[in-house]
Amino acid sequence: MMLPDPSVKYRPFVAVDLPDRQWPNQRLTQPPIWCSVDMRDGNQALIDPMDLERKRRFFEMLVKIGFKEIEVGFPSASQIDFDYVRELIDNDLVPDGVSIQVLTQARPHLIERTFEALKGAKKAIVHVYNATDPVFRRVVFNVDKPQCIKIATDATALIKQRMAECPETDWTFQYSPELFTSTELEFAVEIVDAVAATYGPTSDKPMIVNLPATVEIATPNHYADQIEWFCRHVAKRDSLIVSVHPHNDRGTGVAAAELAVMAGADRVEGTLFGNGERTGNVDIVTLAMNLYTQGVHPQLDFSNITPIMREVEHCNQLPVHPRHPYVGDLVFTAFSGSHQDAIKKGMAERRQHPDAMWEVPYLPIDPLDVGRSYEAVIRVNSQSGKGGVAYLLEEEHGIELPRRLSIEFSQVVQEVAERTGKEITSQMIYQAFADEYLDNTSPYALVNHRLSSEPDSPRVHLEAVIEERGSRETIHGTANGPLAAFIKALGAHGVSIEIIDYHEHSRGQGAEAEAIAYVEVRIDDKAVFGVGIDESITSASMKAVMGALNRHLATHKEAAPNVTAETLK
Ligand SMILES: CC(=O)SCCNC(=O)CCNC(=O)[C@H](O)C(C)(C)COP(=O)(O)OP(=O)(O)OC[C@H]1O[C@@H](n2cnc3c(N)ncnc32)[C@H](O)[C@@H]1OP(=O)(O)O
Ligand SMILES: CC(C)C(=O)C(=O)O
Repeated sequence: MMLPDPSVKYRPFVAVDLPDRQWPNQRLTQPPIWCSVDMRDGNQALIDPMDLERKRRFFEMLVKIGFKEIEVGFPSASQIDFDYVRELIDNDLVPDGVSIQVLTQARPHLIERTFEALKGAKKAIVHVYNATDPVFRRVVFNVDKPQCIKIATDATALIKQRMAECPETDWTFQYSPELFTSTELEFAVEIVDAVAATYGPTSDKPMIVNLPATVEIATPNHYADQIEWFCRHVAKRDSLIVSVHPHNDRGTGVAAAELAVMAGADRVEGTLFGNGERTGNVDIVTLAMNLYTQGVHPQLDFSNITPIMREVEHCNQLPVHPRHPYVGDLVFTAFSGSHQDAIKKGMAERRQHPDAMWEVPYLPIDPLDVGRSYEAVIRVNSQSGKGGVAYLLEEEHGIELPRRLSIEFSQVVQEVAERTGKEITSQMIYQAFADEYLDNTSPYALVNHRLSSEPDSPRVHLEAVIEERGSRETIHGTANGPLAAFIKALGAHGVSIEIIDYHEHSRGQGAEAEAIAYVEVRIDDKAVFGVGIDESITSASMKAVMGALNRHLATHKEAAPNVTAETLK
């Protein structure tokens, strides 16, 4: 039996007739006016709305970030919102230059209560809305268009009158035709023109017209078309601040806001990390950081993003997704090998040219710009390669593996990652490294050594005491350097070792400094690596040889099993 096609119950959006649309040619070159609606639209969508303590913390944070317009609540709807607005005003907690904004329905008793809440405010935005969408007009309000306009203009007239009675406050008026996106465009313009005619904004004292995508219904280009069409047709454009208020029902709230600003909007209402009704309001952090990556300062301070994210999580009692753009716990983290390799090389180049433009592969911004550190960038699991392992050993433990050893060791880590199925921390990597290369002290161990040189000769004589299967032996060798002398001494003792490759470097500074030596040796026709760490470079190199010998005896491991000569080049 064929199931009915459920998609037939949905209507596609009708394109705006705007063949000469200009917005696609625009670029974002300055930030819009930002308004945070976290404490109203965000708050009304919370499982547990904010109490006074959480509201206080949120407001203080928004001010610190640099918001100049903050919708602090719906004071006629809830006692907490009312009390909080009073607290802000009575205790003079709103810094100069910051406007508090409050929302009210277009109903007289709610408007009166709103003005009670705002009495004595220094600077306030009164935001009134009514639903203009045809479905709401029919289903929710049962009004025709003129009646709908009357709801808006009556409310506007009352608000204007109350504002005039309190001239001590620097008032701004804001009107939202709710569900602008599904209101007929001609009607949206008609009702806004009527509201503006009632209020009487001027270019010196404009009003805000907020055009909400209360529910996102179409692709973002459609919203941009609607905004451009509206801006071209509305009567008093130069006396209006056109604001957008995108929600995220289709997951394109950020794109919708950006295109709407390109289409002429001056102001954006949204929330931090996109909390809000249903799928949320547009995320202002992403919008701001998107501007930042285009070389435009957003005029909001997200230079230390993690404490902001934690504070928002506390206030909203909702987690921020670990993959949230720019801020999630995992966004500056690469697990996969080829990404790690490219980041490591990009970071190395950056260290050489710290003032160049940001061009590190896979990282759209410098993690330092949002207070993140490089260490978090590379993490290791079974998807990782040698680059990530080598990066963590180098950055966090000062161990700079030679390339061939790094190939071998990454297989040790891969085996642990696959066995555990978990992330391997840098501490675990170091432990695996120590188990594999540093703790190999039996059956052979170096006890001590003494070097002497022949007068007028580059040759050195080495006398070393080694432990061999529990008993001590003294061995002697002479050669052009201490390591060669040690190899000679071992050979004379019946242990035949040939050095294939050798690297050394120091780790740490001053009295704490130590030397690390890496050898690749051939024993019984097998290549094997050893690593030694000691205060003296000679002892480190001899320990490295002993380590290689012990590893060989224990496992007969090759230098790089399963690795072809080609990959080792
Ligand atoms: C898209 C948005 O986010 S808009 C903001 C939404 N936020 C909230 O609603 C949060 C707080 N709201 C509330 O606490 C309450 O809804 C209140 C206090 C505002 C109103 O409460 P009540 O008077 O009990 O009404 P209720 O909650 O049932 O809302 C429906 C009523 O509001 C009317 N209404 C809804 N919006 C508007 C509006 N913008 N202008 C005029 N009337 C409106 C409806 O017609 C309906 O009236 P009716 O009861 O006469 O039919
Ligand atoms: C009140 C309005 C602006 C609103 O929150 C919406 O339409 O989403």
